[in-house]
Amino acid sequence: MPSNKKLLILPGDGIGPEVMREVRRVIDWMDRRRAVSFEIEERLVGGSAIDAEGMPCSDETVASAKAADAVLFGSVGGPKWDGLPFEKRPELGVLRLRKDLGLFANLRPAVVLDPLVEASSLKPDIVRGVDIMVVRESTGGVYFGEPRGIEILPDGKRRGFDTDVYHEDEIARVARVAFDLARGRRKKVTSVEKANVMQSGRLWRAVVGEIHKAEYADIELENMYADNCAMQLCARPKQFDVILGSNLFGDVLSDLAAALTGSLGMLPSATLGAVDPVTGKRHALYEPIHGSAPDIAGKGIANPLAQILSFAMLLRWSFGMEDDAVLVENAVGKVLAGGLRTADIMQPGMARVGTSVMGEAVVRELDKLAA
Ligand SMILES: NC(=O)C1=CN([C@@H]2O[C@H](COP(=O)(O)OP(=O)(O)OC[C@H]3O[C@@H](n4cnc5c(N)ncnc54)[C@H](O)[C@@H]3O)[C@@H](O)[C@H]2O)C=CC1
Ligand SMILES: CC(C)CC(=O)C(=O)O
Ligand SMILES: [Mg+2]
Repeated sequence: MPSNKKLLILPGDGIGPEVMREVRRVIDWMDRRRAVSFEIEERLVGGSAIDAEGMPCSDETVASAKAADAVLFGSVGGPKWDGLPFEKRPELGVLRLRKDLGLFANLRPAVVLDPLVEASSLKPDIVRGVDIMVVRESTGGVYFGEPRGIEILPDGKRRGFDTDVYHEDEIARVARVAFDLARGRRKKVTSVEKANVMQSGRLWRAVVGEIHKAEYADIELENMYADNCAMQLCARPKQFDVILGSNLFGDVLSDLAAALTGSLGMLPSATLGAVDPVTGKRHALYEPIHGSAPDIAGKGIANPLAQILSFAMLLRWSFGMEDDAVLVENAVGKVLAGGLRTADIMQPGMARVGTSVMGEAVVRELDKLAA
C-alpha cells in the first residue's frame, strides 16, 4: 500500500530551478518504482518570491513548510536583488525557514567519492577516502544576532556591526547532534571556535566540553581554532570525522570541505529540528550547500548531484527510507564511475555533460540497480 509523503519543493533562484528539475526525475522514478507516493507542493522563495509576492518567504510558505513532512530547497539570491535593503534580501528566505521551523542542526557530509579523487584540486593521496560530517549550528550566532546594522557616526563615517551570540542551550543541543552522529561513525568530534579571541567561542568550548564529559565519554573530543581547522582541512583532511561549528564557521568550513570532494556542486545537506516527543516527527529542510551560482545560471551546465544527494538525505532522515537513500547514492556513484562529468568536476578523458544529461543518467542507473 503506497504511503503518502508531503513534500514542499522550493526551487528558488539561479541554478536552483535547473538542478531541482533533475531531482523531480528521481522523485518521479521513486513514485513509479517504489511503494511510496509523494504529495508535492511547489512554491516560490528568495528573489523569485520577492518579484511575485513582495517578500523572500511568505507566511503561507512558512505554513506549508510546517505542514510538510519535509522541505526540499534549491538556492536563493543573485545580482538582480543585490541592491535591495538588507531586510528584504532573498537570502532572508532561507534564514526565515531555518529559524521559524527551528532547524538548528545543519548536517553537511563531505565525502570524496572514488571516481572523483582526481577531480579535487588537492593531491589524490590527501583526499582519497575523506569522509567528514560537518555539523553546523544554523539558527543562532552572527547570522541572527542583534544588534546589527550600519550606522553613521558624528564625523560622517559609517560603522558596520554584527553580534555573534550563543545561549548555552543552543550550543548544547547542536553538540548532542554531533556526538550522536559520531557514535555511529568513527567516534571523534572536532569542535571549532575562536575561544582565544571571542567570548561566544569561550562559552562554546566550555559547553561542548561539559556535554562531552557528562554524556559522551566514549567519543573523542578535540577542540580546534577555526583558522587552524581551515588549514588542517587542506593539509590532513583524513584526521576529521565530525566537525562541529557555529553558524558562521560551519558555513565557511563546509564550503572548504566541498573543495576536497571536487566541487561545491557535490555537497548535499540536511537541516534538522528537534524531534517532537509527542508525534516523534521533526521539521527538516534539505538543500545543497551551494548558492544560486549566478555565473553559470541559465547555461544548463550546473551540477545537479548535490541537489539529488540532498533528496537522498531526505529519504534517509525524514522518511526512514534508508535502502532508497543508498540506492540514489549508489546511482550517483555509478554515473560518475561511468565517466560522466559536469563542467565543475571535469577531468581529462571523461565525458562532459550538462545538467539534464546528468539527471537522466542517474535515473538510468536507478533503473539498472533496481532491475
Ligand atoms: N542556501 C542558499 O540559498 C545559498 C545562497 N547563496 C547565494 O547564492 C548567490 C551566489 O553566491 P556565491 O558566493 O557565488 O556562491 P555559489 O555557491 O552560488 O557559487 C560559488 C561557485 O561555485 C560554483 N557552483 C556552485 N554550485 C554549483 C553547481 N551545482 N554546479 C557547478 N558549479 C557550482 C559557482 O558557479 C561559483 O563559481 C548569492 O546571492 C548568495 O548569497 C549562497 C550560499 C547558499
Ligand atoms: C543564508 C545563506 C546564503 C548562507 C549560506 O551561505 C549557507 O547557508 O550556506
Ligand atoms: Mg554557505
